[in-house]
Amino acid sequence: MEEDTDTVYVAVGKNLEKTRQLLHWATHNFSGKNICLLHIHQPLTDTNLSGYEPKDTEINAFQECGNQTVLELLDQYILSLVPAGVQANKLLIEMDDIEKGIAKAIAQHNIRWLVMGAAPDGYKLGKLATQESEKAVLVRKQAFLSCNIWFICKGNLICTRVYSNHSSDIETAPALLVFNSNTEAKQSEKIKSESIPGALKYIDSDDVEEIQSVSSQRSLNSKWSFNSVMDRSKLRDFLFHEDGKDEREQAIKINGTLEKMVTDATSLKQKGNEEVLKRREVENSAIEDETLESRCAKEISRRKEIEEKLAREKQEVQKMKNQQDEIMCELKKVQDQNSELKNQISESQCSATELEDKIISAVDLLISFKEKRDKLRIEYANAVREVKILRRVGEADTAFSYQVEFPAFSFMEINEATHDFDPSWKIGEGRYGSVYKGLLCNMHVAIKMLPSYGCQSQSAFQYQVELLSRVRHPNLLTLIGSCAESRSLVYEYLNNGSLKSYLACKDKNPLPWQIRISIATDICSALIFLHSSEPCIIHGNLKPSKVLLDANFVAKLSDLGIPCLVQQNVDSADTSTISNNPNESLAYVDPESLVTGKFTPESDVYSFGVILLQLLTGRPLSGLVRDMKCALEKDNLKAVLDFSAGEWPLYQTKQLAYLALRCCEKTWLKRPDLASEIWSVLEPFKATCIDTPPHLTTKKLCRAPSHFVCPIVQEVMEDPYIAADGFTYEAEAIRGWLNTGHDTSPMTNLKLEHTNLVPNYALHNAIQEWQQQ
Ligand SMILES: Nc1ncnc2c1ncn2[C@@H]1O[C@H](COP(=O)(O)OP(=O)(O)OP(=O)(O)O)[C@@H](O)[C@H]1O
Repeated sequence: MEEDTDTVYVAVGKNLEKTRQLLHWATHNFSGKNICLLHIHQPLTDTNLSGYEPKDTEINAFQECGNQTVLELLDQYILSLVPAGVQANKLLIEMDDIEKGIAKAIAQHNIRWLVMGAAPDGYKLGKLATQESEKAVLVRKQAFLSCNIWFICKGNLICTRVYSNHSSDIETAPALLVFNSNTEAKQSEKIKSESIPGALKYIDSDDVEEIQSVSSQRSLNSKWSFNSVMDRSKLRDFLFHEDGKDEREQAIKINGTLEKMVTDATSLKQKGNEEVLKRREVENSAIEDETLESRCAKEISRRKEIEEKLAREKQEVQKMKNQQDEIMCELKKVQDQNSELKNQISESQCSATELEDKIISAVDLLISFKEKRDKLRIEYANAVREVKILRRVGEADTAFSYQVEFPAFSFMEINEATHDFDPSWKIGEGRYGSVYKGLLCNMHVAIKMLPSYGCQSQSAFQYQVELLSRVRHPNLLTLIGSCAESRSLVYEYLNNGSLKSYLACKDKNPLPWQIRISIATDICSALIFLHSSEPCIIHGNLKPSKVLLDANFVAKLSDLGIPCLVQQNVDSADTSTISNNPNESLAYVDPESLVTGKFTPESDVYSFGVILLQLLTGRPLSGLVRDMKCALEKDNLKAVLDFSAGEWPLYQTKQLAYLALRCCEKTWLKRPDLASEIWSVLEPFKATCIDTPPHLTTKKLCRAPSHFVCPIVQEVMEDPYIAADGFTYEAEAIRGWLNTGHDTSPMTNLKLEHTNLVPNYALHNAIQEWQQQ
């Protein structure tokens, strides 16, 4: 094998600090050389363990662990050199004996340079020869030829030894250990030892412990012992084969010394054993520590991994939380929108309901406008007729000789219409005569037969009647003809009779408050018209029996001007006797008029007040004013109101009640004005009736639309037909009208272009639908 002159071998142990110092010295002094760490590993054997006999498996495990630990340690040493820019190799020799191991390494690897700790290696290496075979010695000797060894202690060179061929005698000349605490002397001896290979080895007191430890370990390993160094038999030979006495004494002395040394060696051996045990414990604990460290490191890395994983999980959770928050926000927004939409829907529903109500009221308004339109048409027709009459009157030479178109019926016609004044056709009787229902020109009429007494001529009567017939108002009973011969007056027939009959049987057939207000408004309207006429017309006999109701419960005042026709022939005494119920009639008469005998517009206001109180309370006349006063004073209007009429709107009703009381004031000056005070309350009150239509229990009380009513017979049509004038009539009525020779319109009195009739199916269906409601 060639000499490796480029590699410096450093013999390292397990002591970190000392190894560090060795390596530092080696790298510092052999820069540029390759470094190789040499470690002699002592495997565990049964001879290492005094007294303890471990199992093979335990030994194997321990050895494995030890090998691994040593390799790791060497790696650590190599790593510690890396910062200094030194790359090192390792050489591990397994040997029970360190010296043998080193020798083996030097021999096998032809080591040229070796740095090692300051131990008496010269001795160790010399001792080696006694243990080896002849052949091995030769090899070793060859190997030692060029090996230079540097002994280092605490980073300082203690000595160097160079082994050459001639130094083979070192095997037989054991080296001596010299302990010297004097550093200077040590240094000087160092220099000496460098020049004399295999001579002295100086170790300072700090190394004593290590040396002891090493020596005791050697003792334990049974590879080195004092007994083997100094053979007792040889000594004895030496002592007793000498002939001199002095020598014997000296020998005895030496023997004593040796005995003492043996004792010391024994105790040293024991100490060494203990030390070895301690060391093993330390090594074991170190191994455990290292195992623990590696576990710890693994644990730490695992922990780190888990922490990283946890951090990732946390991030995920946070992300999910954020997403959840976003979703919750979205959800809240959607919920808000939902509630907003719900509010909008409910608002829309409310406004839809309002609109529906408005449509209904608009329809009602339309119907009322149509009614008004129809009335105006009738008024227009009447006006046209009156104009014609007036023209003819103007053309006449004398007041009584002119021919007018005002229908004048013969007695025969009246007789025929009343079926010879059949009592079953009689509908009432008052102080001015009997009233019959009749059928004239296919039209239902009411014929009032005035008393025949008096000296008024027929023409004067006719003239008077014609004057009366000119007074026309929707709320005045229309005078449609007369019979001077029989002194009878022909009126339109109103099939709902008088207000009196409704008040009399209010429990049976109560009028709703809406119709009562409408009736009061109609009366007020008629009175305003009469009082504002020129000259002023006073009814003078206003009471419920004079308030007649048509098919639509439109109130019309009857008997206007009758007293004028009969007044001059009937005194007051007679009048009272003729009257059906004088006390009752007197209740409506203005007290002032009773005293003075004169009637004024305020007299009508008084009568109207009493009727109003009756409409509100439905009570009998006696104590009526007193009861209402009392109720209003106690602010307890409900106590006197007639609730068979329904739920009165209290505020407006109270207003009306106060007005009614004022109308009934005994002094006419205290009574309210019809136009400015009463009408202003009644008209808006009537308007509210449209908004709250009455809940009618019978069809009879239900006001039919005016266009459902035939203008001739004043009844809801069953078979409506359109005539040439554009108006619709009940088929039977219009045919009767035309069959009796009329070629004019019953409504306009104008000549009809033709007499053809066309069925009005649309109206027929509408009437049927209304009737089925
Ligand atoms: N045009 C008419 N249509 C329907 N019924 C009528 C008509 N005219 C009168 N009547 C009925 O005839 C009844 C008699 O009326 P009339 O005016 O002759 O007497 P009165 O008013 O009862 O009493 P008085 O005239 O003595 O005060 C009325 O109550 C009413 O029911």
